[in-house]
This record gives sequence, structure tokens and C-alpha cells, in this order.
Amino acid sequence: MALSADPVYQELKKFFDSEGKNMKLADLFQDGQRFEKFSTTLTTPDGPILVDYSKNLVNECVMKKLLELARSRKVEEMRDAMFSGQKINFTEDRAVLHVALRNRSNQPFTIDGKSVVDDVNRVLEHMKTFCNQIISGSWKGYSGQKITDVVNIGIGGSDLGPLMVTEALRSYQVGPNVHFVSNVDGTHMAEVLKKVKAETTLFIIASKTFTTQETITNAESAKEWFLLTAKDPDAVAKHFVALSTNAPACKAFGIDEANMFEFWDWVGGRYSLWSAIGLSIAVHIGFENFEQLLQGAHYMDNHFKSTPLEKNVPVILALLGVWYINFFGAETHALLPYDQYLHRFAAYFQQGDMESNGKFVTRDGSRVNYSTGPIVWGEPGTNGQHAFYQLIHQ
Ligand SMILES: O=P(O)(O)OC[C@H]1O[C@H](O)[C@H](O)[C@@H](O)[C@@H]1O
Repeated sequence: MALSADPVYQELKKFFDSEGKNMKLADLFQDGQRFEKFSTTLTTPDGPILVDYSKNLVNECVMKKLLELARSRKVEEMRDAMFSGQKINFTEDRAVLHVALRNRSNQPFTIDGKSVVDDVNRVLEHMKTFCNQIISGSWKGYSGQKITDVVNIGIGGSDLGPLMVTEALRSYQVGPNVHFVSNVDGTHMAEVLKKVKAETTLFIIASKTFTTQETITNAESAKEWFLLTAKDPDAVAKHFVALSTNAPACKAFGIDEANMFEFWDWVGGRYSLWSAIGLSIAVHIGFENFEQLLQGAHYMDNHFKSTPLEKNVPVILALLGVWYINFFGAETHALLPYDQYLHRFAAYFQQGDMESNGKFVTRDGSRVNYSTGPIVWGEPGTNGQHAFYQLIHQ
């Protein structure tokens, strides 16, 4: 049944048409208990996170119906199918198991009856050894010098996540400087290469498929540039590593198999920063801090998996999205972090949301007659205030 034909959706529509569309925040705040009713606190091991959604155009009746809608659309069953390794990506016949990448409590995760836990831990161990070698300087470049700069070459999920996180966690730097090249326009590479020296630079070629044209072109250019100084093709092994699911293609590029960090087809590109794709994060902030990042994500996975929908933060935020886009017709969703460290967050989440939800057919192949996802955009808050908030306010 289409979302819009669901009786709960129709009830919401009826409410929106009669009253919902006229809701005013000031009126809603006549209720002195509103904040308590529409906020929740995540009690993480590192301190509380307050999620205040009281400033949204919802009342108790709307939230109740939205949660009913989630149940009617089988959100809980789909979530459980995801965590149990079922191939919910049925068009590619793949599991969707990025949650297994940050499984810090070693819960069982299986695909086709085979555990993936040991594979994940083996790659994390490989990353740890490598990070420690790079940071301590025991990994030497071809001329015997320590690595001072890392250049991550990737695009989409193999760029946006690591770039966003290294920017966000800049103040935790203990390892080399990290640069990112994604655009196939040669000026992106050229400007980065101006800042680094071949003897002390490590190139990380990040590509799930290792066939993405932009990335392979940039990787070839980097190798060419490197060999102009190094001269010796054997030096490539000390300065190029790969993060990929495609071992033969990495080998064909000239990357030593020992310097390939593996991940698997059950990791979607937009969720890959927690896989080997996070290597640039780990060398920048140190492996222990990278483990903390995994730990935080694991906390949220457990929250999503076991918290009743009424208090389940990702579910609540997603339902608010459904409410705004389908009933208010709000086509865009601005992300406006006031923390400068999060200045790439909107760009990262554009892929996360728009590539995930930007669909026009349902699982059973019929065309949708409702909206599946918003246009995500944004900038740091204060910068937006002095640029585009004028239009938002007026
Ligand atoms: O990591 P790669 O295989 O190079 O893919 C890079 C990007 O390619 C495509 O655009 C996919 O739709 C993205 O999800 C992916 O992140």
C-alpha cells in the first residue's frame, strides 16, 4: 500500500487540512509543559545530549499519529531486518550493515549465516597498526623520512564523510595533516600538491568500487606527480595505500596488497566513514580517538535498535521530516550548525539524505505520489544569518 493510501496518513492529512496548517508556535507554547512533552535526553557515557523538538509545528495528536504511521509502515520490522543482516537492499541483493562496523560490544552480526564480526575487527587491527606506524614515524617514505601529509583521493562517500569528520575533530590532531582531493578538475589536485612534498606524502586512494572515473583519474595524476620526484616505481608501495572492496583493481594500480584496507559490499558509500574509508580520520586524530568515534556511533545504533519509538531520536526526527515535506509541502531542509567545526556537515548530509531517500519508485516498483526526501542545504549558522536568513524570515 502506498504511504499516501495508508489510513493513518489520511487521518494526518485530514487533521492538517482542518487545523494543522494553521498551527502557530506561539499558541502551541501556551502549554507550559510543552518543552517536557517534546524533548528527550540521550544519556551517553560521555554526558547528556538534549534533543529539543518542541519548536516544531506539532502537537500531541500529531506526534501520536506520526508514531502510529511509523508502526503502520513497519519501521520497527525494517530496522530489525537491517540489524539482522537481511538483504534489505533487494535491488542489489545486499545487506545494509554499516552498524556492524562500529559494533564495539562485539554483538553477533551475520550475513547468510556467516559472522562479519571477525572481518571487521581484523581490518580495524590493520588500521590501528598502520596509524601507529604513521604517527610514530616508524613508517618511512622512500627517502627515509617521516610522513607529514596525507592526501585522501576519493569522491562522494569516499570523501564527504572523512572530510567532514576531520574538519569537525581538527583540534584532536596528533598525526599528519590531511588534505582531500575529490574534484576531477585538475586545479583541486594542483592546489593540494603545491602544499606537500613527494618524500613525505602518503596518498590514500579511497574508492569502494575502485572504478569511479574521477578518483582513478586523480589517483593516476598523483602517481605521475610522485614519480617525477621519486623516479623509482617501487617507491609507490611506501606512498600509496587503498581503501576498497575491489582487491584486483587496487593491485592493478600498483598498490601492495598488504597496504589495502578492505571493506565490504554491505557498506553503503554514504555510511562508509566508519569503515576503512575512515583511515584518513584515524591517522589524523589517532586510532584511539577513531575508536571513540565508533563508540559514539555504536551508542546511537543501540539507542535506535532498542528504544521505544516514542523516545527514539532518529525515528522522531525522521517523522518530523515526513510531516513537513508531505503535509506542509516544505521542499527543503536547512542544516545550520553554529559550530564552525561542523562547517562541512550540510555537504556531508546532502549525500546521506538525498542519495538515500531521493527515490521515485517504491519497493514494489510503483511510482510514488508523495515526497520521499527534501533538498538538504546549509552553511554555518552565523554565516547564513548574514546571507540568506533574510529570505527565510520574510
Ligand atoms: O567509493 P566509490 O566506489 O569511488 O564511489 C563514490 C560514490 O560513487 C557514486 O556516486 C555513488 O552513488 C556514491 O554512493 C559513492 O559514494
